[in-house]
Amino acid sequence: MYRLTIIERFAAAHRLFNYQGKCARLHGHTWTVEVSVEGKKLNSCGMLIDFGELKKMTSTVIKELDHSYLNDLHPFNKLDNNPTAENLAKYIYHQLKTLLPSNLTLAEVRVWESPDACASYREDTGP
Ligand SMILES: Nc1nc2c(c(=O)[nH]1)N=C([C@H](O)[C@H](O)COP(=O)(O)OP(=O)(O)OP(=O)(O)O)CN2
Ligand SMILES: [Zn+2]
Repeated sequence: MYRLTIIERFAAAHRLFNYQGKCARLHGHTWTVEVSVEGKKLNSCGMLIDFGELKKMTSTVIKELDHSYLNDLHPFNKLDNNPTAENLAKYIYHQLKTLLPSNLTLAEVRVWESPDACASYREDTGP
């Protein structure tokens, strides 16, 4: 099994509702999005997928978020779906999954809010 990981970034503003602390106020981050895919079979070039292609697909998803006010965008415009790193990772995961070729499994999406804090999302494949 092979696993590839690429990184893309986007910048946006947000605030957290139902949160006691400074993050309840409007502020921004440059989020780092780490995408990992897995698969068994390499192409004739010895690649699972070209890093560039995977970056392009990720960029297609995150360009909708880039330079936005996340709280205005679906699905973060609901008070019970704050644009946290957790909810962003889940959202990016499900959007990206629809774009991936069938020979690849989306293993995990990890969203770093700062260099020392991240949340990841993957599908539960257990029993
Ligand atoms: N589990 C989560 N916790 C927090 C999230 C999150 O998405 N998931 N988000 C925030 C805020 O967005 C906040 O902006 C982050 O603030 P903080 O952790 O204080 O980080 P800073 O970059 O401001 O760094 P410090 O220098 O440590 O203050 C909060 N929690
Ligand atoms: Zn924040």
